Amino acid sequence: MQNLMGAKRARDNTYYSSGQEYPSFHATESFGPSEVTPEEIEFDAKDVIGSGSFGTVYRGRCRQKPVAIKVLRGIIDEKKLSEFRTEVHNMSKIFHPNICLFMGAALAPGECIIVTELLPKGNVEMLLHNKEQVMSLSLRMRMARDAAFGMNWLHCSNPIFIHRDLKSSNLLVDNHMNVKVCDFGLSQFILRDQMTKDEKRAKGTPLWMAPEVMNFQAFNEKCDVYSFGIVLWELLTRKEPFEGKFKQIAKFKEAVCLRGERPILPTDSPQALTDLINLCWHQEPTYRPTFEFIINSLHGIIVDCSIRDAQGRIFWKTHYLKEEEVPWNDFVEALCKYVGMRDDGNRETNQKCLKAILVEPKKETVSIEAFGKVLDWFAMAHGVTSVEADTVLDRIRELLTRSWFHGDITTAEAEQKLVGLPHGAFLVRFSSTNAGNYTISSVAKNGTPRHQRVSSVPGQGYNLNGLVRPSLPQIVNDCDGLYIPCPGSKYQSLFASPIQGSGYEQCSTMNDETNLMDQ
Ligand SMILES: Nc1ncnc2c1ncn2[C@@H]1O[C@H](COP(=O)(O)OP(=O)(O)OP(=O)(O)O)[C@@H](O)[C@H]1O
Repeated sequence: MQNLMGAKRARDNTYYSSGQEYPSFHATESFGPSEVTPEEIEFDAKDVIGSGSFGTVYRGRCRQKPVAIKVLRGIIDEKKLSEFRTEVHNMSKIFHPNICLFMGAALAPGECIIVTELLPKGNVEMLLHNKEQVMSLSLRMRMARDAAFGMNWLHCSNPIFIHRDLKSSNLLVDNHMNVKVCDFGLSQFILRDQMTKDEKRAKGTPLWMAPEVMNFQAFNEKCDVYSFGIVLWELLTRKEPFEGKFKQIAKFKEAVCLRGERPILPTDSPQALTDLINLCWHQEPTYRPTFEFIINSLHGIIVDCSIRDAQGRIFWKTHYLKEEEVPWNDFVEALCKYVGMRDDGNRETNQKCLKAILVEPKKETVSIEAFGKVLDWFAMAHGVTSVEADTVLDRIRELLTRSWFHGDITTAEAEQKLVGLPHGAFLVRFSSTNAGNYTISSVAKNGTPRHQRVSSVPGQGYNLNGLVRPSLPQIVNDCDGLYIPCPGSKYQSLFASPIQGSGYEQCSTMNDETNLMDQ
């Protein structure tokens, strides 16, 4: 077995491009990731995850642990072996939760193998281009920030670690949608405040490559910031950079390097995000921000993408700028203080109701996305950009008292609840697909379930097929065919005694054709 950290061990300072010496804090040579033996690596040739220029990646096991196994096969010439060594050496230096964990490597006759942690959701590019994958902009920006955390770690190391092939396919995703940077085959170290140059060929992937790299000019870590700008654009648009516009590399180079052409930014994108992208892919590398700056910008952008209500944004930024999930107790205390909640006897019930729609069952935390959605549902229609307790919280309690209101149930769950109920039975729920909207699910005359969208009209109230009313109960009251509240709303248990006027008698007057036993 050869020594995978190179003929000279990782401590050997000749690896650094400058040749300058750095002290090692390793007390012995035995620290660091393992060299594993090929016998310890198990995988089935059918279990391919994907292939890249390096070789094939398999799902397998190493020392019993499920892992990703990257295998370089075929003719392993000096160049390939040197790239493999670079990747192993570089990966063995970096440890961060947003960097794919290097676990070990092996060299067998005709095979170079790298073992890393397995990221089950694949890469960001695949997810972005899979239209069935639901990914809110808020989530995509959190993914961007994860990548930026990983990149910041690389750029803060001493010497600086430049990735050189940052792109959406080199960002891997775990089961919790956390993102980790991978693929260090082209990476290199440079000294702080120094520049480097490619001698023979520009390394990286052209669509993500900084102009100065494409032009064989001197460059530094800001080339990764350019690539990150393109990744941010991909995360914003879910499209391929330049969308196949360029077929020839010469024309592409001319457009990007000479004319400063960049992927087109959608006009309706959040301003702070387009500003950040424009800074990242700036032609002049010194104008590009550091990853620390990028992370700080993304904190604010994530809040802007998650909460549309202006006051809600201010509240979250003031209290939780860097967090997406906060303890309920902390949140409710901060909210009460922020809005100066009056105690008119409903305070406790209001808080219980807010918790019921904001906090997932069995959890005691509030997520930024849930808070943004609740404000969409309860503030938008009223044209108030406000989290004022007196209005929004009272409105939440008022709606939850209605026995026909079932909240966040799915279409399938709504249909299940309506099975066997007569014509006119109905429930109202949040629309899962359209922010701020509701859906009325009811049993039609022919006994089949019917779903109608109620949209929020800022400043006016709610709109059901042209019927505009200031509140949802008024829509329910004035809409034909909604007579029998569907039982089983989970919110009813919040109220100690049956709510007066919460049921039947609040619904629209039945017309002559209505037959309650219409079964
Ligand atoms: N640790 C891992 N867990 C899960 N999937 C992985 C892991 N490492 C790589 N992959 C997936 O395996 C495939 C091949 O990865 P690889 O890094 O070899 O190539 P690439 O990045 O797609 O291409 P290239 O190296 O040519 O730029 C990609 O789809 C990648 O998402």
